[in-house]
Amino acid sequence: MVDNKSKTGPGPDTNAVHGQTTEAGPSSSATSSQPKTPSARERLASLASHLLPQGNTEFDYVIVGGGTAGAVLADRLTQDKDVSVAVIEGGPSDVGLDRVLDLSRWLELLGSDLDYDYPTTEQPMGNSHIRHSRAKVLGGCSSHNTLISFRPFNADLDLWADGYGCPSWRSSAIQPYGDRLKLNIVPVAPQQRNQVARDWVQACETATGAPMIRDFNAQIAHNGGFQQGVGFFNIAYNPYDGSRSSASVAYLHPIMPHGPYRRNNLHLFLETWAQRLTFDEKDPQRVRGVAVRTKHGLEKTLTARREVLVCAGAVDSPRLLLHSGIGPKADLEKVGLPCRHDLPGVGENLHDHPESIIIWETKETPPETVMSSDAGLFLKVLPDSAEPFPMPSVPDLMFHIYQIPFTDNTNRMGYPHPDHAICMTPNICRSQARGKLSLASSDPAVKPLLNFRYFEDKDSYDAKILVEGMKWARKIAQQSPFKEHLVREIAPGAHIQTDEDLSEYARRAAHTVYHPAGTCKMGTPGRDAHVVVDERDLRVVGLRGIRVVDASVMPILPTINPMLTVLMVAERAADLITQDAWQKGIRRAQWE
Ligand SMILES: Cc1cc2nc3c(=O)[nH]c(=O)nc-3n(C[C@H](O)[C@H](O)[C@H](O)COP(=O)(O)OP(=O)(O)OC[C@H]3O[C@@H](n4cnc5c(N)ncnc54)[C@H](O)[C@@H]3O)c2cc1C
Repeated sequence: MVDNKSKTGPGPDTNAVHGQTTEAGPSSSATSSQPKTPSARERLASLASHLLPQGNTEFDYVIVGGGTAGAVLADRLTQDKDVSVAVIEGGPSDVGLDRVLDLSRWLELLGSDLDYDYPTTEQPMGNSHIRHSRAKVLGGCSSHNTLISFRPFNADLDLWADGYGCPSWRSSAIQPYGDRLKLNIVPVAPQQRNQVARDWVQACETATGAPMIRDFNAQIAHNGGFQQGVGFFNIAYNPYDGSRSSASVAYLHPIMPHGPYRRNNLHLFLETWAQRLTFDEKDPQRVRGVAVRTKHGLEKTLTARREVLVCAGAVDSPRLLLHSGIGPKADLEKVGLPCRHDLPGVGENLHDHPESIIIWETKETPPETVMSSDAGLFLKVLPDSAEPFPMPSVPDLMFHIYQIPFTDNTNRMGYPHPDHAICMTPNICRSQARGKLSLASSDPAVKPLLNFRYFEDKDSYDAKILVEGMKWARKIAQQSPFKEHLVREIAPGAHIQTDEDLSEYARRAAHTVYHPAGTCKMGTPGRDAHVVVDERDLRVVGLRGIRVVDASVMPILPTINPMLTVLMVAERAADLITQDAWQKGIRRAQWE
């Protein structure tokens, strides 16, 4: 049993440090095109600003979470210099943090001081030891992750539209937002493609018949997707120095105090934790602001003249709503929180891309790589009828290949840790398991309970996909010249052969691709009792002055790694919010 209640985790006591702001003060260099080294005076000003400003606590928009989605909104909304935006971010700035900015060091961040590190509850059918890494730093998980960058398939967005009651998210409307993204997204540079991965790609092609794809995103942009394919990933990075092109680097750095295009209307409250939302004194349905706590325990309320935009991610967005009394009434009362707005869907629909692992010892580890997981394979292994919404011509199984030993789960099961290894990690593109996030306590510092119900889906679809994946992995391992790199299969080992045994191993050794989503699901209000935000505008159903914009709004994860989809959701949200403001301006309507 995993202890979920013992640690206070990401709340104020352990995480928020200075309650500092990095406020963009008045500057003469707002339009300079050259980045400049901060002067001693600027460094002093920056230090002095490491306190919450006493006077300035009212802004047009207050964004909770300067992560992947929050960075996009902060940039897009401050393009209008007359609009003021506050960003409340639990972690520190990533500027100058080499361990964050150097993509190859991503593994150092897992479980570090920059990780909220959420455990799961006991998983009777799966692995109860999975830790969900969530980044506590500007840029959020895009400052933490491997930056594998896939646009969503057309079929993924059309499934949101036709299967999940989100007609305004059809691919024809949403794909153009992929062209706007500011990240530097390129296929892995040839000089960083190591020989094991090159031979693996070739082995996959030979063993499975999946065609080699040279640029996955070009294929998606031109053809809407593909059914099978193998190749090196598109990654958001600078191939010349291996540095990240995260949401923070691409959207925030240029407009931050020391960036070339600093914006005085952007106010960053770093290492500051959003405790709960506050409501209008006269109007209980109108969210007014956010009560925050700094690392040093300073408490303040930031007020939004227009709207609060919750971008705290799939774990912390529903968590914040629940601590504000927005959620399933019975659950709130169970932990002693008064229910302000009964919304049964908050925290429901928790899901992920679960994966398993098959490990081979190798003779050596070639050094060339971007971040040790540079290539992938997509296959279609089960009939369309296996899914509730059939997805013809879309893969249902994805593999990453790790060119390093990734043995956290297999060590615990007693398998050895080789010095050199490759790991194939089959994952489920559209998992059918649905879990729930709930509160363990009314104390906002206590980590929430994450019950993914891994492998509890009724037809064992998820386990069947992984069994197929393990079998394909072994066929791939038999192909020359790839097989010449291998010494022996470490896990699960040659004695595990039947579907039953493969399933048992795959579930016990299961891990996550770190893609939790869906906990503030969007949809058509009234059509589904678990809809949390209205698909038309991302507003929280039944409330005013609040929208949710991040991975939590996805009704179902896209087939592929979701970061670009999150960024596209945020780009569209920025359009919705600004259009709404313009219309109000034209009608001279008040922000009630
Ligand atoms: C290790 C890892 C590897 C991954 N690899 C990939 C990959 O290669 N490709 C891919 O597509 N996806 C990948 N993902 C998933 C992807 O990064 C996420 O789905 C996506 O970044 C989520 O964006 P978000 O805006 O929803 O949340 P986040 O980016 O997590 O942003 C949430 C932000 O809110 C802040 N916050 C939360 N609560 C509060 C609060 N109460 N007060 C103040 N601030 C708060 C957090 O500090 C954080 O900065 C990976 C994720 C991880 C963790």
